[in-house]
Amino acid sequence: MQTSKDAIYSLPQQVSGFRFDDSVADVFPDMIQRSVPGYSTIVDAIGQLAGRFATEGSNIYDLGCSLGAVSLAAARYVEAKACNIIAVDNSEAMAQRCKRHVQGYKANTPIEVICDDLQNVRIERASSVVMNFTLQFIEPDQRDNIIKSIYAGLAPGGIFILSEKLRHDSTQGNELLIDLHHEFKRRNGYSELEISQKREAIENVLRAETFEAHQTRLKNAGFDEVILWFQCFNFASIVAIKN
Ligand SMILES: C[S@@+](CC[C@H](N)C(=O)[O-])C[C@H]1O[C@@H](n2cnc3c(N)ncnc32)[C@H](O)[C@@H]1O
Ligand SMILES: O=C(O)C(=O)C[C@]1(C(=O)O)C=C[C@@H](O)C=C1
Repeated sequence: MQTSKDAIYSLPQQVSGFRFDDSVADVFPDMIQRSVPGYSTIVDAIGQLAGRFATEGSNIYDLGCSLGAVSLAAARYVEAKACNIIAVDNSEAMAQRCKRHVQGYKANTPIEVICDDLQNVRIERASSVVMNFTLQFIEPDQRDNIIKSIYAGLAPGGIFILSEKLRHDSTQGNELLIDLHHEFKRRNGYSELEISQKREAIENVLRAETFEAHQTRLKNAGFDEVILWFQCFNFASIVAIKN
């Protein structure tokens, strides 16, 4: 895929709330790579997990798929027969580009791209459901119901992979992790202005919770195992298993 450099916050501006619009979709691969520590490692490992847990005839859901990185990783690893990958995003800008992006990809497992709110998509016969940095953008009071319907739609033995930016439960710990993340962004070429304007843009849009809050929600929904399999600074990925 052609990737342009993210310079959205490089000039001083009246910062408005972050949206997944055309300007973000155009630079998204560069933005997420330079903003999320371990992004490529996480995406590839999610593909491996989807492959490992896939069963014949099952569905794999990529909720908040953006340009389809997770769906494409899953398609590379899934060997079970007659599986379907369902990629969902409610941003027109993302879903349109995602459709074009997956079209050229020839794999045994087809990828269907749906432009809709993920809450309108019924989860059924799922071996894996993935939310890779998506739940954090959804209203906190809607999160319990989303996780419950994912649990209900997973087949026994299925997994839910949840990657999120985390808030640490102490002020000191939280500030340290935020500082380390900002240093990561600086090292990836973002200026102080870009870092502070982006922080302002996502402030009321990305509502991070603690690991404990996610763990409690997953356990309450019925998941038997909740495993933190990746963390770098304030970015983490969890795999929850339904036995
Ligand atoms: C940080 S991006 C996800 C990155 C992507 N999963 C990846 O691995 O490259 C978050 C995505 O979630 C989508 N999103 C946010 N709320 C959504 C909702 N309610 N329904 C569907 N998609 C949603 C956004 O449009 C955006 O593309
Ligand atoms: O850029 C940041 O500071 C972030 O929090 C990273 C983050 C994310 O976690 O989704 C925020 C918005 C963009 O989608 C890309 C990355």
